[in-house]
Amino acid sequence: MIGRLNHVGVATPSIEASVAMYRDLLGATKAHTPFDLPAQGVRVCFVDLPNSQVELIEPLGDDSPIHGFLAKNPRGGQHHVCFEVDDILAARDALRAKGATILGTGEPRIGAHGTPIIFVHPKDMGGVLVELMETPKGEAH
Ligand SMILES: CC[C@H](C(=O)O)C(=O)SCCNC(=O)CCNC(=O)[C@H](O)C(C)(C)COP(=O)(O)OP(=O)(O)OC[C@H]1O[C@@H](n2cnc3c(N)ncnc32)[C@H](O)[C@@H]1OP(=O)(O)O
Ligand SMILES: [Co+2]
Repeated sequence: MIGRLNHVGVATPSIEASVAMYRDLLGATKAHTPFDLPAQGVRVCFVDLPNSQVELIEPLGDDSPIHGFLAKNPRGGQHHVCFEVDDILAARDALRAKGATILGTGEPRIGAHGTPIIFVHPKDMGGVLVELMETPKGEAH
């Protein structure tokens, strides 16, 4: 089931400040243009790495799912990890069959890369919020 690490999600109060920090401290110069995902309650900015990405996420709207996280971690922090899977529905059903809780309605939603995603509750993943993302067609790894 589990595929590539697609990205590490980092919640931040300021994408602009975080892009500068990754650039100035770590030399991460390939930051994409930030964009809003209103349906997911976040503003997103991908920073390219040689073998993956950092996904910087800022709250968007009053109902953003990361308000609670930033209230506990005002300077931001590592929020989730995203792994790719070939078939998001098969992955969801397999996880449910093993007793894991899929967040929200359990129906995949379209994520920041334009493909279906789900989230597994941290309580089922050793305290780590895990996002699963269906590998974009034609990109099987
Ligand atoms: C989708 C666009 C983009 C993409 O890649 O495509 C993104 O990844 S956007 C990412 C933002 N969206 C989400 O995170 C959606 C799924 N997340 C949620 O539904 C919530 O954040 C949830 C349920 C994980 C936590 O909600 P909330 O913080 O409001 O609830 P609690 O404070 O009650 O937390 C419950 C329990 O979970 C622990 N927790 C919360 N956040 C995290 C986290 N990021 N990593 C690990 N654990 C987390 C929290 O400590 C509580 O634990 P407990 O032992 O009960 O105290
Ligand atoms: Co993500």
